[in-house]
Amino acid sequence: MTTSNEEKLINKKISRRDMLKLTSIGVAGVAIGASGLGGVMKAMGYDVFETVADSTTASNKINFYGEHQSGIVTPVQTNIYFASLDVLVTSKKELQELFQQWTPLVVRLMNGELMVDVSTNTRVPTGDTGEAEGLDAANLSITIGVGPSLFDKLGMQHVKPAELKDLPHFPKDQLQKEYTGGDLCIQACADDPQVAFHAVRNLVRAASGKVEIKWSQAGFNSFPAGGGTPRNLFAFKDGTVNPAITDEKDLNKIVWVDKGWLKGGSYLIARKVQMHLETWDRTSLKDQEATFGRYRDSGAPFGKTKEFDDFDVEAKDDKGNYIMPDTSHVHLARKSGARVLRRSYSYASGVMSNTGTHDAGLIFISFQKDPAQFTTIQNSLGRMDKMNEYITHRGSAVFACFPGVQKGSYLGEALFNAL
Ligand SMILES: C=CC1=C(C)c2cc3[nH]c(cc4nc(cc5[nH]c(cc1n2)c(C)c5CCC(=O)O)C(CCC(=O)O)=C4C)c(C)c3C=C
Ligand SMILES: [Fe+2]
Repeated sequence: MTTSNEEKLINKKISRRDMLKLTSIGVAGVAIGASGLGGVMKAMGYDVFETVADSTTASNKINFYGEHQSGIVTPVQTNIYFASLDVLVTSKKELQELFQQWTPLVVRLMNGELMVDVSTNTRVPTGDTGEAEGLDAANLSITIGVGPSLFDKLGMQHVKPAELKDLPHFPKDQLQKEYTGGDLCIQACADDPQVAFHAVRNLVRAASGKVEIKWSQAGFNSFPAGGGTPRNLFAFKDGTVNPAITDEKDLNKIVWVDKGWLKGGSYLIARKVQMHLETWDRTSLKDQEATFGRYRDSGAPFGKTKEFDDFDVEAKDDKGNYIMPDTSHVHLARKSGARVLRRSYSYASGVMSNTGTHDAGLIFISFQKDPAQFTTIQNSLGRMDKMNEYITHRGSAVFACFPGVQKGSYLGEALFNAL
């Protein structure tokens, strides 16, 4: 379809039926054609190659441009909306155009702006779905990553990092394909659940015909007044031992990739872990604490009094027993010797239809320079982890999150330069 035809289509009175055609991925693809869809998007206000700057006046704003993407060492927000997507594009060029299109939109969203400037044309769908109107940027961070399957799908195996592969099967895994894998991910975190959801919804909508959602998960963290470590749904402080987000030396050792096109990026691992709350709630406090090797109320490791007190996993009492049980989650995780940056969120998604129990748990997210760091810890937890009695791993995915973007560039440029 030519541009003038597209303009005619936009300017003519559009019936509700036509509108449905324009907004439906599949139908629009057939009725308008892949290139025509771009024209419709443009008519809705998406200026594909515009450069947008970080706002200097927006309140509660995280910057988009920088050495690293936001949402990795950004202070943890209260909410996440995590989406794993599959691509519908069939060429590298279309994939590149997708990231070029998304880049300014991500900046706008993180500025707390609408996806497009307000349009007075009521005959076409609005460029922004509107539910974030009147809300500020809410410290929105958006992190985009690419999964192993993307490289295979689009014939890009020669630039697929050797580290980017599906995780091995772990002994207690009960993974469901509806929460596993994906070609791309969008991690949107914000201090307002609607701002996070709006970001994913609008990025996916702007990429209509190019991507589809494979699975998604909303999550939350509640911080004590005055700050401090949030508690997970087992009521334990979760996130105590983590590299400091200000410790460049540690982050370079643990989080940031230092070679190839992914330099400055990081590997994101997402695990959807169901927590069997009903079983946990029938367990004595003593057994709950032995599960972690930490006291519930203070968060202190066994044998210590304060949350951040250091401990020695090998320390024994005078009877020769480990002070921190050797089947406890923390003992086994620490003993692995590997470190990752954890950035997890709780979820509660209704009821499991087969058991009538809560469908709730942890969307465990970690960042690391090599997924092997995660695998080492998970293998150490293995069959021994006392927490296994209370959890089931249901979903899993790994993504290579792009390095940060400099103004004038776009998300993933280094990958396309390497092709
Ligand atoms: C393979 C990595 C990990 C998975 C999966 C995991 C799941 C998981 N963890 C908790 C709760 C807690 N984890 C804690 C510590 C901790 N966990 C991991 C790794 C995984 N956890 C590490 C590396 C550590 C730190 C170990 C150390 O060196 O001290 C804690 C203790 C407090 C803290 O440090 O955060 C809790 C509590 C749940 C509920 C869960 C899955 C549902
Ligand atoms: Fe843990």
